[in-house]
Amino acid sequence: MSESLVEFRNVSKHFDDYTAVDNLNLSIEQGEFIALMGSSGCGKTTSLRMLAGFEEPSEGEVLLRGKCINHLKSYQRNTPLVWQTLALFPFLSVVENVEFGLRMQKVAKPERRKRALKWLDNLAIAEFAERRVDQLSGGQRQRVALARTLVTEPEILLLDEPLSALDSNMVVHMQGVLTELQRELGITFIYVTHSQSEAFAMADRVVIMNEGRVQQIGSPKDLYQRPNNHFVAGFVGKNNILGGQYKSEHNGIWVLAGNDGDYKIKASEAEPADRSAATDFAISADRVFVSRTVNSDFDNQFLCRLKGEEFVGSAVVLYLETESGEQIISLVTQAQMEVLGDLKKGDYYAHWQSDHCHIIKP
Ligand SMILES: Nc1ncnc2c1ncn2[C@@H]1O[C@H](COP(=O)(O)OP(=O)(O)OP(=O)(O)O)[C@@H](O)[C@H]1O
Repeated sequence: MSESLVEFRNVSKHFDDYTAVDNLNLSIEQGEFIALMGSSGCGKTTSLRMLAGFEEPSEGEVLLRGKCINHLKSYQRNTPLVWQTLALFPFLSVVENVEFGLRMQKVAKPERRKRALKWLDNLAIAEFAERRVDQLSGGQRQRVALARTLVTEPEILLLDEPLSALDSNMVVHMQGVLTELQRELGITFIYVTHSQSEAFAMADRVVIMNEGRVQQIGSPKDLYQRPNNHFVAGFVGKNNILGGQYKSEHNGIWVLAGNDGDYKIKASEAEPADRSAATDFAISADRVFVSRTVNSDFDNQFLCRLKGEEFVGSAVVLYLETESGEQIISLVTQAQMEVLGDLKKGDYYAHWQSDHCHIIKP
């Protein structure tokens, strides 16, 4: 088996009696774009710092091309690992800041100026080339810092919330720029963010962490369609989590006794070993449809009442309640809303297909 570029093998990090990272196992391949995602304090930055050599693991091994680098200092890892930092030299101009890494690599002046200007152009900040960095906004500085790192074309780039100071339009622009660059240059990106939209828009694989532990690793599509536990189902997208007691199986469809009647779900590879225990499943809000009448095309349908609506751009989130008081959310487009009419009047049905339900671990 070929070895991974980077591997965390049973890595934990304790600060006194607090466990910041708990038994992290992750292999990263050459050229991958990996995002570590999770809420504040879940151990993302600590994991990145262990890879960069700023923290030593308490247990386990960090490997670079199969060799343990636990005891290598950060400066000994600097090639090929580069940590993107926001710190810029205030006494240098923007272009001089971007040239700095190349100067350290002894690249001749005309060549380094040419490369620096190209990166300023790539990041849409060429017009500020001669300005001092203290004359820039926070977002402009963040782009200079990125240009300064990318100009050296490192093999592995470690990025910790690199777009956090940008406004939402610029974040979308920069996501496009970063993904394109990453594919073009084949740099391995390890990217820390708490933002689901950033992680899902750019990464090949996303590592979802909570309280120091990996919850799930997968492509954005996998995580979205097949969350494997309650935490991921609650964290990614908009999921309904429902459950019931196993009753029977017919042609790969399980019947669960729920509070409002039977749920039908497609049994998947994630089938729990114990059928006698209650089974929970996730159904994404955009797979829950709403109509005035029963629709026999769907194998799950429940009578509902509207409890609230939330407008999110061109879509509407409907907060529904079944007869037993079960909460269900449905994401519908404005166009579908127009067909449905005034939902405050009368009853209607929420329905979904068994094969869009995904069993989640207890
Ligand atoms: N040097 C340290 N000493 C003690 N505790 C630490 C230290 N560094 C981090 N921690 C703790 O470890 C936990 C994980 O921190 P980490 O910075 O990895 O989180 P994070 O997921 O990157 O969060 P954020 O998104 O807020 O940056 C936090 O509870 C933090 O307070």
